Amino acid sequence: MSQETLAYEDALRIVLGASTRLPAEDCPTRACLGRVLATPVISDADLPPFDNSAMDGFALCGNSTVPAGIELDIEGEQAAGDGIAHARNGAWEIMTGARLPDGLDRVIPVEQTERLSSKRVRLLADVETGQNVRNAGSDVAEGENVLAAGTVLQPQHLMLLAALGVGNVSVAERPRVAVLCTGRELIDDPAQMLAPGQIRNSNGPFLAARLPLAGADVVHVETVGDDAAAFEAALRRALSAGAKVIVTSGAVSMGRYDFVPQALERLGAQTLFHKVAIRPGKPLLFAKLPGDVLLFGLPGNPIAVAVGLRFFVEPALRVMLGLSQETPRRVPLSKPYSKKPRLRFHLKSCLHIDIQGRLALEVLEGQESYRIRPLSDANAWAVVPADVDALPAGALVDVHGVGHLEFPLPCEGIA
Ligand SMILES: Nc1nc2c(c(=O)[nH]1)N[C@H]1C(S)=C(S)[C@@H](COP(=O)(O)OP(=O)(O)OC[C@H]3O[C@@H](n4cnc5c(N)ncnc54)[C@H](O)[C@@H]3O)O[C@H]1N2
Ligand code: MOO
Repeated sequence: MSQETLAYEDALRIVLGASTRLPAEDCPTRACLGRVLATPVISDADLPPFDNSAMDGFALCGNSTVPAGIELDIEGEQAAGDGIAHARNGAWEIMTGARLPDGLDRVIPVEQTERLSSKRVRLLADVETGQNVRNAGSDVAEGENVLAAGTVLQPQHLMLLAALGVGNVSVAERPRVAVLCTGRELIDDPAQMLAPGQIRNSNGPFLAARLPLAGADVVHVETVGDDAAAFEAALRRALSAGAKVIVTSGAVSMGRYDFVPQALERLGAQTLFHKVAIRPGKPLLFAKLPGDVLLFGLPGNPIAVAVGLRFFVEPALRVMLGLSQETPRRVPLSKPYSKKPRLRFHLKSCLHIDIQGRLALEVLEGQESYRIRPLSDANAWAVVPADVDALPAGALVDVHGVGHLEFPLPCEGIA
């Protein structure tokens, strides 16, 4: 194990090197929301599947412009859902979405016509070839690569898959993750009164809520006191639940009850690093348990937990899900910012659109790692590297979304 405090970049390299891509599995399309595509989807159909009308009106044909004033016989009627029809020379009354009768190549909207009788219509406007026709394959052509591997499936992708009749997709398995919170001060039950010295467990619910948004399957959640034996027993339960990643909170710092490092040693774990040059979350520990299970020992302060999840656990999940690493966006600071050198800072921040319509990043007040209120106001993380100590207003900073699969929607209306 590395004894000295590691630079973030070196620690991340170790995490990424210890993470392996998970196999793919088949998933019914109706259940694949939020999953990551393991193989691309190639369309085996045209969309639309046939030439059809974009308007309620009359379908007709011609060699060039069909001029206003012309009168035509009405040969038939074609509604959405009707099958193949063969046209001769006249006009067909047609509805939006109806298959174009063979031989016809344009549609005039009903409001640009005058019905002379049940069998005769006059055109009130010129009609060009292809006008108001939605051609087969004009949206998606058969054989087209419509969704790339690595796409995180959203409702708009499900719309496309449904339209193409794709019933199953190949997706990355979801990493199985367990959450263990340590601390005898922690109370889980909101109905329980707090005794002096006790606090409510907020890291556990945060991790259990955020991990599924990060693509993981939370298989076990448990709170244990400051007792190494109870922690070891909880770890074993997490492993029997099939966890491949274990995220713990607390007990990794310098205190008398910070037992996680020793407990891991007893379990035969290999600690790959302990302490990273970051704020918050410096005492973060990363270990590998027998069976290649990854353990992230996140320092207990709530913002250290949020940063550990976002900047260590999530990059590992990306490898497991077959996603490439993120590139931060660069956004100008709305105000000057200064910090201590030598540590990389992760800052609760708000991405705004100013009144000129420009993006700007505000570093929120209250960056201490016990303050959870500003995190609930934040819609982004800003990262200031270890070697930078002061940035003027307007300087570009690296911005990350609150989760690796979510980029912030900027707030409105900030001057
Ligand atoms: N002498 C030193 N003391 C501390 C150092 C240090 O370098 N030298 N580092 C500080 C830093 S930075 C952090 S971060 C914390 C990390 O400590 P631990 O990982 O050992 O965490 P705990 O002591 O168990 O808890 C810290 C803090 O967080 C609260 N906590 C813990 N779990 C939860 C939870 N599930 N929900 C809400 N809040 C939680 C806990 O009550 C403590 O207040 O160490 C510093 N000390
Ligand atoms: O890392 Mo600690 O969270 O700075 O307080």
